[in-house]
Amino acid sequence: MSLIEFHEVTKTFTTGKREVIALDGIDLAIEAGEVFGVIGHSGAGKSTLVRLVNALEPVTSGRVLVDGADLATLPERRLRAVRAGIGMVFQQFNLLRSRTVFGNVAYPLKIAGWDRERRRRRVAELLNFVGIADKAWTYPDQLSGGQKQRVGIARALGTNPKILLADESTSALDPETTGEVLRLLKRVNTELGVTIVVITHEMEVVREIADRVAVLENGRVAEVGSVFDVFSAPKTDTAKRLVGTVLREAPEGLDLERLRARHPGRLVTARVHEDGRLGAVLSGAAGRHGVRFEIVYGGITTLSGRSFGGLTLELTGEPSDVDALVAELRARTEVEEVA
Ligand SMILES: Nc1ncnc2c1ncn2[C@@H]1O[C@H](COP(=O)(O)OP(=O)(O)OP(=O)(O)O)[C@@H](O)[C@H]1O
Repeated sequence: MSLIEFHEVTKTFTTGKREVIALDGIDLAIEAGEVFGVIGHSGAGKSTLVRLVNALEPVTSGRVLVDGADLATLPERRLRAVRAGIGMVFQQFNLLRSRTVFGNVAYPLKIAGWDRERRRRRVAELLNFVGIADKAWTYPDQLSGGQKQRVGIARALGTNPKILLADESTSALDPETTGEVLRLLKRVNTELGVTIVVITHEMEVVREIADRVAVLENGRVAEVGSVFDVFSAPKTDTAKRLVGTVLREAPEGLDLERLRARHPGRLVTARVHEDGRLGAVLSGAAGRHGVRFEIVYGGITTLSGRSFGGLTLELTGEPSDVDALVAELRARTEVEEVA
């Protein structure tokens, strides 16, 4: 049994005479302890998917199970218990302006009936964990975006939820602050064991913290798999368009024209893999075949701790020697001619 399961879930909204199919037959399983990313273009159904997990919306058909319980069949009392086990973090932080940081984090605990002393201890613990203990008596308006989101995360963790739903939780932040908040979310996952579902249109977010990812397109799951597999070898056009922005492996358009103008030799793009040892193979083989090479485009990054990327090389030498070198490279990795 997975922690969150979608079985043939459909969700439609009717506004006037128009019917919008927001989710169209979703099958998905999210495991306890993982960080699961959901990506897709605007309107793909990401937010709707999240709203079904904490039963803010009912399904139109199909079943959503959280910890084995079918949300549609639960009586209100048990539904409240399921919701209490799910924290939410929002893009716009949704803090109460009239309350201090302490007051914001304490608020859900008060609603849950915790007494004053227990609230005080828990809030102190949470503010320490997210690194803003010194801001306890500050009001949200005096905080930076990153600090506000730390408060949002502390508030969401108050009652020790098993699941944290983060809907565009870093989309209002600059890149540096995004990194800090992502590292905090990762700690929430690894140190507290909270399962996190991250909804985002920012591929970097998924690349940095998710273990697995689902690509949504028009309310359907276009692709699902480990972040490494989906990002390094996307199968569907939607996934290719989305993750292609993370690392441009091969030159295109104007970049390509400019490269061509400067580099008359044969251009090939070689994929970099964890175990391909491209650099070592290239320098050894080029020497043996008497071919000169220059790296003219590309980049290497890591995905889930594994190297991945592509390098475009200009190869110059006798055509038969260059052929022999390319053949040797092909035995180790994928090599494409640059048109
Ligand atoms: N309450 C609602 N009433 C009517 N239509 C809705 C409602 N909520 C969502 N929709 C529609 O359902 C579809 C999916 O919306 P959803 O917000 O889930 O997409 P999204 O992937 O989260 O998009 P975004 O990234 O823009 O937030 C869209 O066509 C949207 O207009």
